[in-house]
Amino acid sequence: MRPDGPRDEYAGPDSGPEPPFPIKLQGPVIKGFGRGSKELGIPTANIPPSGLDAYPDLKTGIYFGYTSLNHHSSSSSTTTTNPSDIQIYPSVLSIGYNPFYANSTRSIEIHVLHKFPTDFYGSSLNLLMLGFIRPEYDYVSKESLIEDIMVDCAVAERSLGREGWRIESGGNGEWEGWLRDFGWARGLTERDVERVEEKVLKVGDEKL
Ligand SMILES: Cc1cc2nc3c(=O)[nH]c(=O)nc-3n(C[C@H](O)[C@H](O)[C@H](O)COP(=O)(O)O)c2cc1C
Ligand SMILES: Nc1ncnc2c1ncn2[C@@H]1O[C@H](COP(=O)(O)OP(=O)(O)O)[C@@H](O)[C@H]1O
Ligand SMILES: [Mg+2]
Repeated sequence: MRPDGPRDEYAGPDSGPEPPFPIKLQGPVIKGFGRGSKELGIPTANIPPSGLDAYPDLKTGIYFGYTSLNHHSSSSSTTTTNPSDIQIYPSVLSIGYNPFYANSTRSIEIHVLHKFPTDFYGSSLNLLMLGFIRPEYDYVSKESLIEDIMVDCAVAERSLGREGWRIESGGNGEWEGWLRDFGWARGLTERDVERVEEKVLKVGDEKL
């Protein structure tokens, strides 16, 4: 259960991210349980948890960083957008089992700090994780979970506004270069994304 008491205003050291950050994850936006927007009013773009295989020691919890998205219009395959047209957004995310909902599988759920006019399932997503905010907790009510997520959003915005955390200053352009590169998604089709969704669901069934 969430401990009582006030929350820190910032996460991570003032000087900038420290190892093991930045941690880089990428994948297509896949379907989750549909609770983010419907139950909490906080949509989360879920990506396949398989990217975590490269970080076996990463603990579950709430993290923050930057997200970039490559929306695409073609129905058969993703088109690669000009890197300078790709938008980069501050983000907050949860990695784990959502103790409030007692999920049986680990998920990566990213709330992008930007208002989008539509859903973007199937879009390609790059996630640059820069810091850890807190562990995942169970809550006495849905309202208290929502309240804590709102604090996470404020902590992320504030923390990323510091000099060593701004996208322009990061890694001498390396962060931004990586975020704008969607080469990994070239040729990925809708069918490929469906296969990934099926696999994520199947692994869940096996664990039940
Ligand atoms: C910033 C952030 C913090 C979260 N913290 C918690 C948490 O402490 N405990 C928890 O059970 N779920 C937490 N969640 C996960 C929400 O419960 C989750 O996004 C919701 O169940 C939607 O899941 P869905 O994408 O499968 O619909 C958090 C989500 C976000 C974006
Ligand atoms: N600001 C945002 N951050 C993340 N996802 C968003 C945002 N605005 C719209 N979305 C869309 O909302 C979708 C659904 O979120 P959610 O309710 O969590 O359902 P699901 O359980 O399928 O992930 C995301 O996959 C994404 O396409
Ligand atoms: Mg979601």
